[in-house]
Amino acid sequence: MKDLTAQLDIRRAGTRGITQIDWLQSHHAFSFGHYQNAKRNNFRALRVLNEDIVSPDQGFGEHPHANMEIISWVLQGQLEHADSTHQHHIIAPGDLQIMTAGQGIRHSEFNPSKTDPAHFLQIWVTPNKLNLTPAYQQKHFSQESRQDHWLPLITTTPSSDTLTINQDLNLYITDLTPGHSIPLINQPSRHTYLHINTGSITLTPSPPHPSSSSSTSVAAPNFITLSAGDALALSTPTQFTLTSTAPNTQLLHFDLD
Ligand SMILES: O=C(Oc1cc(O)cc(O)c1C(=O)O)c1ccc(O)c(O)c1
Repeated sequence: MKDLTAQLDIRRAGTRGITQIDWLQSHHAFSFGHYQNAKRNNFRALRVLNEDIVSPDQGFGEHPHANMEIISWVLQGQLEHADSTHQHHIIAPGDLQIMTAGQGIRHSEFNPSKTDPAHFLQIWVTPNKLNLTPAYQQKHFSQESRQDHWLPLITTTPSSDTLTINQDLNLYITDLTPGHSIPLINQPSRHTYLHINTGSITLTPSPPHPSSSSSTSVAAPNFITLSAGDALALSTPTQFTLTSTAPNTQLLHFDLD
């Protein structure tokens, strides 16, 4: 029996593309800008997942987008958004921002702090319809509501507790206490992309992987460790147990068509 790591599509943080300029460090999970990797162009409708650190008082000046659902989630610091539909907001940790670029929009994203970096995720999802009317959504999800269970942020079924995008995608988040475990389930006919925002976890198959009960003297380990910036892509029905092994562990689970 092959070991667990060899059977899973694990994308280590260090294999991401990098853009490093004077005011920006950006790690690209998928092809972006000068980083082009034919094996990492997208995962289903998930097209971009950049982990960015923007220096104080710097940012992305006004530029256009079209036909993309653009999601921003701040890990540390703040991000100031302005766009051509007259939306102007500052988002901070716990705020989820979604911009439907649709038929075309111009926006800027700046770090408004004079002293602190902004650390955030910029996520692009291909929409299921072209040339939609541009739209902006923002919602706060408290730290307590995210603690030690999967909290839905984006749901395919509209709800007053969540946001919705123009794609068959559910997005869940958790902040895990060290030692706490939660399940990760990829349902039949669905696809999962698990991204480790911060901290680290062990991932154990449920039920346990057959190699762990092997009678050979050198059994392969029945868990793997995933750390900040690592990701796991799943396309078969599977269930795992995720256990936090570090303080400030935060995970995102994309459930995709
Ligand atoms: O800046 C562009 O995309 C971005 C990439 C990031 O990692 C974070 C961001 O906030 C943005 C952004 O859009 O603000 C970008 C994309 C496409 C394009 O034609 C551009 O001129 C800029």
